[in-house]
Amino acid sequence: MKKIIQVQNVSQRFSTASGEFLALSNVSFNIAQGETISLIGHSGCGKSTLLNLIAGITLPSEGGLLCDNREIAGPGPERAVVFQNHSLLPWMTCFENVALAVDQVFRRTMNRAERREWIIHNLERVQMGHAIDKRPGEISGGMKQRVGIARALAMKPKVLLMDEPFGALDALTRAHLQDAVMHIQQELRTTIVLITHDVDEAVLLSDRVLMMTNGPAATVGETLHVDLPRPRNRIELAEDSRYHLLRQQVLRFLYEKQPKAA
Ligand SMILES: Nc1ncnc2c1ncn2[C@@H]1O[C@H](COP(=O)(O)OP(=O)(O)OP(=O)(O)O)[C@@H](O)[C@H]1O
Repeated sequence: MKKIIQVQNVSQRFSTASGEFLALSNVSFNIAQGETISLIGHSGCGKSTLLNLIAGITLPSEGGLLCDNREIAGPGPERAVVFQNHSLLPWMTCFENVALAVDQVFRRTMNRAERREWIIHNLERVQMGHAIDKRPGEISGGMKQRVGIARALAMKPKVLLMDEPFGALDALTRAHLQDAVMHIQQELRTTIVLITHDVDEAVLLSDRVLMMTNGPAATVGETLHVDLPRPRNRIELAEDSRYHLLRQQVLRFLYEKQPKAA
C-alpha cells in the first residue's frame, strides 16, 4: 500500500518561560493511502502538536515529515484541516465559506460555473445543500461542522486532518457526523487522521489507533489494528465481541499503562 504520510523520528521542543519543553520525542509512523488513523491519548500528551506538524502549521525540532514523498515544509491544500470549532467566517454564507477555499485552490483550473457546481456538490455531500445561503449563526453546531468538512473536502485533499472535530457536539449529533465521515471515507477513500478522546469513536472509525504516551517526551506507545469489516454499523458493533475487545485494549492502555492523575 502506498505511504501517503511518513513521520520520521520527529521530536518537538517548545521554549517556555521555565525553559525548554520536550513535547514529542522520536515519533515515527507511516500512514497508507486511504487509511483512517486515530490519535488518542490523555489531554496534553501532544496530539495537536503532532497534527500541526502533519498540517505543516509548525515544523519539527528534529526529524522530518513527508506527504506523498515530499517534505512537509508548510501548510498545503493537499492536507486540509477540520478544527473542533469549525472556524467558519460568521459574516459569510455556507456557500461563501466553502467558496473561499475552492477559489484559492481551483481559481486557475476551474471556471466560475464549475467552481459553483463543485461548492454545491460538496455541501450536498454533507447534507447541507439546504443551507447554502445561511450564515454560521443561523445553523446548529453539527451543521457548522458539516460545512467545515465540506470546505475541507472541496479542496480535494490527499489527507483530511481532523482535530477533535466532534468534541463540542452532543452525543446524537456526534454519532450522525461519525456516520457521515465513515460514509465519505468509503465513497472517496480519503486518508483521514483524527484526534479524539473518545475510545468508541477511535475504534468505530479507524483502521489503526495510535495510542500516545503521556508527555513530556510523548511518543506513540502502542498501535491497535482495527480489523473490523467495513461498512461498520454502530448498532451491530454494540453486540460484537471483537469490538469490545478492541475497545478494552485502548482503555487498558489509557487507564492502566498510561494512567493520568485527574
Ligand atoms: N506553543 C507551545 N509552547 C509551549 N508549550 C506548548 C506549545 N504547544 C503545546 N505545548 C505543550 O505541549 C504539550 C502537548 O500539547 P498538545 O496541545 O499537543 O496536547 P493535546 O494532546 O493535543 O492536548 P488536548 O487533548 O488537551 O487538546 C502540552 O504540555 C502543551 O502545554
